[in-house]
Amino acid sequence: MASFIIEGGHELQGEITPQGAKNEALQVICATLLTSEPVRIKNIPEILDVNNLIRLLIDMGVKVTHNGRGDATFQANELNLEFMKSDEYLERCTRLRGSVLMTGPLLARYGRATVPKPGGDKIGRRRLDTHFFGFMKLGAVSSYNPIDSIYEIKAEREHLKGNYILLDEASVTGTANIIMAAVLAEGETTIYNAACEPYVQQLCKMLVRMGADIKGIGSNLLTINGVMRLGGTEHTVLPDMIEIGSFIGIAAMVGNGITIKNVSYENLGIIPYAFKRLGIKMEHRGDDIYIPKQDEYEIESFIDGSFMTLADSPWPGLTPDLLSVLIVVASQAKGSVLFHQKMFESRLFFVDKLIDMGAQIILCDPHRAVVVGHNKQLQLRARRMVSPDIRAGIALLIAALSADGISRIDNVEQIDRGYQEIEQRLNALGARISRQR
Ligand SMILES: CC(=O)N[C@H]1[C@@H](OP(=O)(O)OP(=O)(O)OC[C@H]2O[C@@H](n3ccc(=O)[nH]c3=O)[C@H](O)[C@@H]2O)O[C@H](CO)[C@@H](O)[C@@H]1O
Ligand SMILES: C=C(OP(=O)(O)O)C(=O)O
Repeated sequence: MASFIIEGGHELQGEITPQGAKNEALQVICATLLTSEPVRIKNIPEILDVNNLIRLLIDMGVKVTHNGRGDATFQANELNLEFMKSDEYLERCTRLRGSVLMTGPLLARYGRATVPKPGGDKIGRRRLDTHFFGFMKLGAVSSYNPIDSIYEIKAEREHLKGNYILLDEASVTGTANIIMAAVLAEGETTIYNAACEPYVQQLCKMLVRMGADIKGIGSNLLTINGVMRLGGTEHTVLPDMIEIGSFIGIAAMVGNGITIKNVSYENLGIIPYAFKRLGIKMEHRGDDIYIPKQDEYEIESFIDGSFMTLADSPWPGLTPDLLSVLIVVASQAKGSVLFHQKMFESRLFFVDKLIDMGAQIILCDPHRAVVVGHNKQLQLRARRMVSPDIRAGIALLIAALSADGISRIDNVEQIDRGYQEIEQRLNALGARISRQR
């Protein structure tokens, strides 16, 4: 287990470029299983989850050629499906959430898949019903073994068959999985209440370049006409919007002028607005965001003067993955705000650690926390902490950067799951973070 030792209280300044998006990379890399032809993907983040997924594909027989940093070609022309029965496969799938995204492509192309309960953040119940409901509508049957937590799924006929699918919730990985199954199904599939975030749009655009017929991209109503086969393509992953949000948070808390380069602003949706509601000033320059030093920032109230609430919701609403960062930023704002984490039931527990550092937060219940900002009048205290999940981990790192003294964060592998060489990149801006193994 590795740790970060953070000497807090130093200002950060300069330019930083976001990595490729973790959650898009996991989808598009799995989509390479849909064709026997080469698919080249650029701007792949070199983070633990993505590296683990690529290793899984290699062990399954996918040929992966590295063309340079973050640039690889995948060719799934000879797969060893027996590997799916090995203990090694089962164990390795449980290390990341993204492993579940292999199900749709394997089902579409080979008519079967074995899916151990995937890993990922332990942030509440993370059911897969939406995925399996969709697969069943396309003509697959599934079984679940609760002892080993393994799902088996297979197509009832040689090909899946298109259908009308109304999702019970706009699940991100669920939508991606069903799309990847439907593109090779016979006939028309309609997915209503589909997740429509930029990463799902990117997946659809890549599939269209591979020969798929998908209409409604960017909306919650997708119409897919199945094709017999897909071919190769090239694809570039978007910058990671959660990392961009995390950098905005860092700039607000400890920045002395930070430029976040090439953010793909049109794909950030409501994220900059959420920070602006906390009073953070930023300038949109070309495709960069510049965040000047904030001596203070004041939380807005609603138009009628009532108390600010920030809540997550499916895209184009506010992503749940940024609430932890927004909470830590609010702890140093002027004013108060209620955070409502609607999607996950265990994601707010990390606020205990912020409270221990001196933040004024009332955890009302597992879903809601009220933050009463210090207005930068009271510096957080350095502490020893453990990173419970990726986003709580980065929020604690931001808190530690602003704290008085030396903090230690254990289990930073959680942060490594989603942030590439984070200590080197922040140290280049003036942070003092060292890694201990
Ligand atoms: C690998 C990956 O891409 N992971 C992301 C993906 O996870 P993932 O695809 O696993 O998350 P889902 O979209 O399935 O659902 C997330 C949670 O939100 C709840 N829910 C979802 C939709 C809805 O309309 N109402 C609702 O309450 C679900 O019950 C679940 O508890 O999307 C999540 C939601 O943006 C992000 O936190 C994860 O980072
Ligand atoms: C919850 C997250 O990731 P995962 O779904 O991979 O656990 C996240 O990226 O914030």
